Amino acid sequence: MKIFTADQIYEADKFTIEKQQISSDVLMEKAATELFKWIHSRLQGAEVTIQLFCGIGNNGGDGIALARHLQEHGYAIQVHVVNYSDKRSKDFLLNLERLKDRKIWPEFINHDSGLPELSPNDIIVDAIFGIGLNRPPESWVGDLIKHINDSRAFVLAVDVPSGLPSDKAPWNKEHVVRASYVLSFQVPKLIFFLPETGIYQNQWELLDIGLDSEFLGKTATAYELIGKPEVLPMYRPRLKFSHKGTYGHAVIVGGSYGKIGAVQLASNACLTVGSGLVTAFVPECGYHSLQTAIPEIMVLTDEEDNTITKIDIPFKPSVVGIGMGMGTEEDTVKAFSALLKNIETPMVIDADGLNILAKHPKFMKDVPKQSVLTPHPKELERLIGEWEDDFDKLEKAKTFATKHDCILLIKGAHSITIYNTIGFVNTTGNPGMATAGSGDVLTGMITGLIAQGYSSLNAAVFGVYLHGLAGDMGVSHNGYEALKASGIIENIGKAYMELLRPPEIENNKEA
Ligand SMILES: NC(=O)C1=CN([C@@H]2O[C@H](COP(=O)(O)OP(=O)(O)OC[C@H]3O[C@@H](n4cnc5c(N)ncnc54)[C@H](O)[C@@H]3O)[C@@H](O)[C@H]2O)[C@H](O)CC1
Ligand SMILES: [K+]
Repeated sequence: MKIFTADQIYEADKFTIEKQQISSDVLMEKAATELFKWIHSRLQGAEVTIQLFCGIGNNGGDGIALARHLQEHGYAIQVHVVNYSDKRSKDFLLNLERLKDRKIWPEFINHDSGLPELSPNDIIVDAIFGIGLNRPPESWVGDLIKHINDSRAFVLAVDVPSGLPSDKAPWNKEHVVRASYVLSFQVPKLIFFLPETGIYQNQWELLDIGLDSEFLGKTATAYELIGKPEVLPMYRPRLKFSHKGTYGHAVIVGGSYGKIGAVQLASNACLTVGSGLVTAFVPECGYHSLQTAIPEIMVLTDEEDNTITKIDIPFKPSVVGIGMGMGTEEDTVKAFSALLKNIETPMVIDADGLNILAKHPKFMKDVPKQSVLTPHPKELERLIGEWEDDFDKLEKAKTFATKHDCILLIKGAHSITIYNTIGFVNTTGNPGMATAGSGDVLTGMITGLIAQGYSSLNAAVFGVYLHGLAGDMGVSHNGYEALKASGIIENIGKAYMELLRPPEIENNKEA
């Protein structure tokens, strides 16, 4: 599903209005009707006070129009107009008149008004600012937002939490509505998925307001949300007349004394995701534990006991996954650099592989094209430098990925795979996966997918989705805390089955 910018949404509005020959207030009315239907289906006329805070732009207009629907259906409402500007939008004014026609008189809040009384039992509708916010809210509006946040009431935000600009971090973290739920129009917004801005909402849902599907379909976007419909076509089915050679020979390089487990996890994940053959390359000290733990893999060892000093692979691997638990000893750096010079197949580079690249930027020119780099935030910072905010981070990541023709997978709650100028935002996974070795499993999975013939980009996008899904299945029985990296591997098979489960079965289950 595409993620549109605010400008693109305004264009979609304009296009829809022209094509359908409608006036703009028809879209606002559709938005308000959908908001009302959502609320009404849950509240069923409950006797709760709904406090609507409405700005003076179109987000506020949505709130005012919603108030009318709520009142018509007997809900107890209080409407507050947050009067932060005299530039009221046309459709806001139209809906304000409609409200007054029904003898509903909003309370106008100005810079010198007191703060309204709110109860934790109220439901608050936040329609102060939408995607049009383009400068910091004045301090009295910020104080009102803080007051809403302090109320402990359920806060339903219209389109976006008020106070969040759509292309930068908020100016003041306290002056952003913390929404219990966001009902957003038609398309997901990038702010829902970034660490700095995603914290302002617990849940979000899209409401269809009838924006033109032709426009949405043909418009290219810089970000895409990756769910089942996006990854399913990437799946490469196993062939009847295939053999283990069909699915490649992956090599996993890493480990040092006390960190052989990282290679074990990566190799096991690589095999479990479907690589035909897997060879692990580790310091001598890892030989016995690996051979014992995973009989299905082959093991090559370095001459040295405790660290990697020379990476000799006596065959042409389909792909190399490297870096987990490897350390950054001088000899290891030399061995890594020599491997980069000799290898042509794409690599999946993680952990200490990334740390070495960050310390020796000149090595980047030897990294095979179409390699996948899988940094967590600290490793990313070492690679691309500091950033101002999450949006700046993404731009810097795109510049880096384009310059080096690599795929940069930024790990996090919503991992984002960057390739050229596009970012693919993952939707699976959970906080239980913030656990030791989870990244080693992901590296192994992506390596195993490339071995089977997935393109590097598809392997990264598909791999991160499947990794998250396996983690979701892992926590479904035991909860977040008890999930271990090996538990993610144990659920890779179930994740494949969940992904491939035909929709008919889903329907039957619901029936
Ligand atoms: N296609 C859709 O998704 C539709 C969305 N709708 C709703 O419209 C808003 C966007 O409306 P807009 O009027 O453009 O912006 P806001 O209501 O967010 O804006 C504020 C308004 O005030 C000005 N402004 C910006 N920042 C400040 C500030 N800090 N202080 C004072 N004033 C400020 C700005 O210039 C705007 O004019 C969208 O989110 C949806 O809720 C439509 O109802 C239907 C179609
Ligand atoms: K809002």
